[in-house]
Amino acid sequence: MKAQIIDGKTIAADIRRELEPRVAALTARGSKPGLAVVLVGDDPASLSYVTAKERDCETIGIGSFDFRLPRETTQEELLGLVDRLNGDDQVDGILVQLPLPDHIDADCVLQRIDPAKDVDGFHPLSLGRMLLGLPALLPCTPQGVVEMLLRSGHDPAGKEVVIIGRSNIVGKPLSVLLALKRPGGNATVTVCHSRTREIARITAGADIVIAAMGSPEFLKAHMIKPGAVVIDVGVNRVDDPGAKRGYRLVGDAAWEELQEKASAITPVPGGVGPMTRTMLLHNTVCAAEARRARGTA
Ligand SMILES: Nc1nc2c(c(=O)[nH]1)N[C@@H](CN(C=O)c1ccc(C(=O)N[C@@H](CCC(=O)O)C(=O)O)cc1)CN2
Repeated sequence: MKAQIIDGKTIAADIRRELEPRVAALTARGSKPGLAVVLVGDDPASLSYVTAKERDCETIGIGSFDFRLPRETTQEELLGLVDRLNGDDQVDGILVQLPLPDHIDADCVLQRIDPAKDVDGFHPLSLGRMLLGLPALLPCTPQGVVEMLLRSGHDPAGKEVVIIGRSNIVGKPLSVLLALKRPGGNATVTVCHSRTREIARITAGADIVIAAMGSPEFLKAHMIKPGAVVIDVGVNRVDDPGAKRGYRLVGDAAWEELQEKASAITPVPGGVGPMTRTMLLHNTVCAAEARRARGTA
C-alpha cells in the first residue's frame, strides 16, 4: 500500500489561518507586526527563500522590511544594520538568511540579534531556553517538523526517532525538541551523522526517520522498517536540462521507493519547506505579542 502523504502546504495553510486573527488583533491596536528580512549576496536559492518569506508576510498582513545587501558587505556593516533593526520599534522579528558569505562570521551576527526579535531561534539564549524547556522562540524547521507530526496524527511520544544530520539549524535543535517533556516531544531520539557507522542498521529500527543531511535521495527503502514514518527535510537542486528552471528539487529521501514501504512520508517540494516559512510567521506573531505585553513595543 502507498504511504500517506503528509502535505506540508495544507498544514501550513491551517496554521496561517490560525495566525490571521492574532495579526488582525495586533493591527487593530495600531501595532502591525513587522519582520526584517536580510539577505547578503545573490545566492539564487536564498533569494527565492527570502522572496517567498516576504510574500508570506504580505498574505497574512505582517509588514516586511527587506534588506538586500551586496556580497561585499562587511561584517561591521551587517552588524550595524542588525543594531539598527534591534532598536527599530516597528521591527518585531529579524531574520538574517543563511548561509552568509565566507568572510562574515555567522555566529557573531546571530548573537548580535536582540533575543526578543530572534524569530529564527538561533540565538544562544533562545537555544538555551529551548534546551531547558522554557518558553522560547524555536527554530523554524524543527518546530515545523514537530507540528507536521502532531497534526498528521503521528505524535512522536514514546516512539523511536532517528534523525540523520546534526546541523545547528535542523538536526541538533530537532533532537532536543523531540526529546523534551512537552507536547510534540517525549520521543527516544538518536542522531546519526557523517561519522556514524552502519546508519542503515540504526534507521531500520526507527518508527520515525527524519532525513536532514542535505544529500539527495540518501535515505533508501532498505534503510527503514515497513510502516515507518519518513520526514524529508532536504531541498536539493539537481541539474535537469529538461526542466523549465534547469533543475529539479529532490529531497534527502528516495521518494519513489520509500512510498512503497513507509506508512507516511513528506513530499519535496510541498513538505517541510512550507512549514519552515509558516513557523517564521508564527514566531513573528509571538514576538510581536510578547513585545507588546512587555511594553517594549
Ligand atoms: N535564516 C535562516 N536561513 C536558513 C534557514 C532558516 O530557517 N533560517 N533554513 C534554510 C532554508 N530555508 C529557510 O530559509 C527554506 C528552505 C526551503 C523552503 C521552501 O519553501 N521550499 C519549497 C521549495 C522552494 C523552491 O522551489 O526552491 C518546498 O520545499 O516546497 C523554505 C525555506 C537555510 N537557510
